[in-house]
Amino acid sequence: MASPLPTMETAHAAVLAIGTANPAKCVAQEEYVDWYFRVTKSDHLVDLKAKMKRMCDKSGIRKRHLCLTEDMIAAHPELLDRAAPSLDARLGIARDAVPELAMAAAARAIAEWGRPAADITHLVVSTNAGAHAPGADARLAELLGLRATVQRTVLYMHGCSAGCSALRLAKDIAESNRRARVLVACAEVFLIAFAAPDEARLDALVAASLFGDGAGAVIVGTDGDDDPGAPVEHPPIFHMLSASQTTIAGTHQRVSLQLSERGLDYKISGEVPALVRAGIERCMEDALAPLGLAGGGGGWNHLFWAMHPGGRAILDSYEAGLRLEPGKLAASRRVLSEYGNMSGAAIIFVLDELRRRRRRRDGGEEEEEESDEYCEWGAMVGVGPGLTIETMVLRASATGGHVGDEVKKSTTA
Ligand SMILES: CC(=O)CC(=O)SCCNC(=O)CCNC(=O)[C@H](O)C(C)(C)COP(=O)(O)OP(=O)(O)OC[C@H]1O[C@@H](n2cnc3c(N)ncnc32)[C@H](O)[C@@H]1OP(=O)(O)O
Repeated sequence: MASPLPTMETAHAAVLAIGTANPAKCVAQEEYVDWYFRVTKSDHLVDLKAKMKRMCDKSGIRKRHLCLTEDMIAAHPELLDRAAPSLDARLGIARDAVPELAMAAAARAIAEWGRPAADITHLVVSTNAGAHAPGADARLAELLGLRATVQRTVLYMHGCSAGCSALRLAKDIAESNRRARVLVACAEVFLIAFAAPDEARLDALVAASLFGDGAGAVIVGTDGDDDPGAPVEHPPIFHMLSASQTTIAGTHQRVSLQLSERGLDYKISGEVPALVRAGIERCMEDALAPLGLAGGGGGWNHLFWAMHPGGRAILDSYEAGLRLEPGKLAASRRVLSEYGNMSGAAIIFVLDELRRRRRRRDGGEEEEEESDEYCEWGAMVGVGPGLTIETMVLRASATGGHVGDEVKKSTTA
């Protein structure tokens, strides 16, 4: 290691609690292609269906949850017709679905946090399924009974890196506002982009093969000097050391999102896995070298990794580009397997999965093959439109944010 590890003298923001939620409807991957072609009335596209089956077979996804129902499609046939305007219908469904899903995740995060919802000072909401004002942030604040003075920010259309962007923003807010407690809620519903399969749009078929719905919520605050008067709350789970964003030059058309009267159009180039593989090490060098945590010739196995599960090929690219040992991305692969790519929300599921594995280890229930993921230092990574790579250096708390059911007094900076 090039220089000493950073000290924790500065009051860094920390993840204090995590909650996740998914819609009740769950589709197994082996049934998904049949379901998708049936509900979109596309069974006659035999070759395209076979291609999607090949994509799904190699996706590493076991099942996914979806808000979209056949009743919704029956009520809005324009969702299947690329020639018909459907944005109003999509936004109309998302107007309720996004805040409700976000609320389910946020309620779990707040319950774990242990303080009343009224103690939340800031709210950051991200979704790719919204173009409303007042939007999902205002509705979520209402549903949770947050104070009228809560400072709200909504991030629309940050793609798959939306969760990382929201956490970066929450870190900045927490570190510059004494006693701030920031609720981050990321909720995604693929119905904003759902469309019938089209031979001319194979990247849309890739998106339909991978995406699922879910919401993740996190409470962020700083953990500073002891203050006997501070409210009791859940101890830090991950300290947030530094955050960075890099746009890879010349890649701005490789992943893009376009809102039109047909809904949200994802463009995902087949070059994305190779671009990620080529660019990730330099990006991590830049993020980690200032903290003395850079890798070197032996790779990056001295860290734990919270990678956004954008697709199996993306996770393979991270693994190859950083020369990671098998098992280092087990948390991301599990989230991909159980939920698909939940776009911005997925990274919060990965943080939750990582801390769950650490708890099991602390409780004596060793994971089968993944003992090396219990490093103290790690990084969160997400790729979004741009091509933009968001990173955050994390330090897992010594207790994994869990000392039995104990809570401790945690103060702000
Ligand atoms: C939205 C955001 O902001 C950020 C994001 O996260 S974007 C989403 C990021 N995800 C991706 O880029 C997709 C990652 N891709 C994958 O995980 C894999 O390619 C996959 C699971 C889709 C397929 O697995 P694979 O190992 O590549 O299998 P492979 O046999 O090569 O491909 C299967 C078929 O899919 C096709 N395919 C794969 N990627 C494709 C792409 N991007 N566009 C069109 N077709 C594609 C292949 O051509 C192949 O077709 P045939 O069987 O007819 O030859």
